Amino acid sequence: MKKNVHVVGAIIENDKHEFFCALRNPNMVLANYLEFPGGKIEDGESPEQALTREILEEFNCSIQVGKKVEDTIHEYEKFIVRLETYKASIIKGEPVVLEHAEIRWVPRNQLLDLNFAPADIPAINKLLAEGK
Ligand SMILES: Nc1nc2c([nH]c(=O)n2[C@H]2C[C@H](O)[C@@H](COP(=O)(O)OP(=O)(O)OP(=O)(O)O)O2)c(=O)[nH]1
Repeated sequence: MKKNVHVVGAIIENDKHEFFCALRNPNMVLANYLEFPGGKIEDGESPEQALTREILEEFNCSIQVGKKVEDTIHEYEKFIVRLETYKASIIKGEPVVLEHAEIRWVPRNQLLDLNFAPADIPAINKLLAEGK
């Protein structure tokens, strides 16, 4: 049976209307895909707590979590992910690359052209619809 993972991702927009995207490392699962920063929810955590912890651990900055954007289940070849995405804003610090290959700030109209993890596409479609 495929493993299930429950993951949260932050949708962070800067004042130039670009979105915070992180490029996964070649040695990570889903190597070289872009993703919204975040990670797995641990036992006993709320999605908001998990997201705040992950962004601090992986990018050394503090966020405030806002409204939920999307809640999707996507079946990959080896596992099934439930990805919940939330709007968020950085309230302390500047993101630093600690575990990813790089950080990119991407304008809304370029999101769909990039190599995003397939589970993220419904959230991206919501962002595109919002921008119309
Ligand atoms: N963070 C994040 N993960 C995503 C997205 N889309 C997507 O399919 N995923 C997948 C990639 C991974 O298989 C999984 C997240 O796991 P991870 O390994 O990055 O999370 P983690 O930081 O908790 O990792 P670990 O401690 O278990 O190593 O969800 C997304 O937008 N953001």
